[in-house]
Amino acid sequence: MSNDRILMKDLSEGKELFPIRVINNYNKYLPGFAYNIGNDFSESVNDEIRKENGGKIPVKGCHCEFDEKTQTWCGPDCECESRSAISFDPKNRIVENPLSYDFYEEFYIECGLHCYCRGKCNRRILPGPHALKKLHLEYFRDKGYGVIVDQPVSTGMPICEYRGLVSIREKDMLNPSHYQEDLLVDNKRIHFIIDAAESGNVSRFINHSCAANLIQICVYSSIPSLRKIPPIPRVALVACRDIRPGTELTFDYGSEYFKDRNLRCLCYELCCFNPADDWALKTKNLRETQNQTRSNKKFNERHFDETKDIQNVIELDSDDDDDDF
Ligand SMILES: C[S@@+](CC[C@H](N)C(=O)[O-])C[C@H]1O[C@@H](n2cnc3c(N)ncnc32)[C@H](O)[C@@H]1O
Repeated sequence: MSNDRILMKDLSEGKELFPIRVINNYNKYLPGFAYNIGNDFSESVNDEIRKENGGKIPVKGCHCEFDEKTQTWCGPDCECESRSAISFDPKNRIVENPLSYDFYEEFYIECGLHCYCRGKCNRRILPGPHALKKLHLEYFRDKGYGVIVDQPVSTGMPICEYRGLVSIREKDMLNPSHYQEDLLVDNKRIHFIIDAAESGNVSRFINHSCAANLIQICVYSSIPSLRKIPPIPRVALVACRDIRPGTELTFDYGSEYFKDRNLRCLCYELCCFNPADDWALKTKNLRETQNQTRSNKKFNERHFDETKDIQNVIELDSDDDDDDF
């Protein structure tokens, strides 16, 4: 029986498929924010859409027909697939070379209801309105809350979407929030922000690491067209390593994050780019890291059925997820 102090049985208060426990063995601090399984849109985003598109959100999909021979929808010629920077196979959950994907330059286009396939091809990377199956929040003395995964996750698995208030960044915006994702899209013409300070989901608690186990993928639910503003980007968090239960989930906030907020990074990885003063004392050694990677892979191979469960949640979600732009 664990002695962990549970401050909340479910952070999402029933909004996610599975409860997210909040564990804090140090104090009684509870985060104040609205748990939201969708995105909110600021006036700046609505204005931009109104200005350029007469109030309509532009959506353009693929023209793939069902292939009777292979019993599949979208193949390599799918327009959504061929305009995407990475390939995602919904069955094998493979994102090719996940570590070489550039979040600030590249994107992935999901198929959806506006495509001929109506999204039946399952080329989906955003895990619907619900988060991954087994997660909990845990308080760390130095970094505040973080997210721990309670089941095995294999490389390429989408975990959750970074949700929050979507707006367009003003040029001279000061004091960026600690929960802000920056997306520079359409050749850096538009600078979108997703800010989870006031409302968001479990992903707002995922801490940074310079050797992260998740990558962010910029996802469009429509093919961008040259004349109109780009589709509003969304952010999928996808595993870029095999992850064992009990591990903290992390992604790379980008080199500007710590500089802009005058913070030091406390990941204590060998490759840390903004190390704290006690880095040399606490840093992880290379052999430890390599052994960990190998043992995670072996562990996940032994527990493959459990890792598959996560994909089932994604497929179940995508049946009723049509917030489609
Ligand atoms: C998006 S929030 C993550 C959740 C946060 N720990 C909480 O309790 O709400 C980002 C903030 O967490 C802390 N943080 C996350 N990763 C960190 C790291 N590697 N080093 C130091 N602080 C970190 C910083 O205060 C940062 O501004």
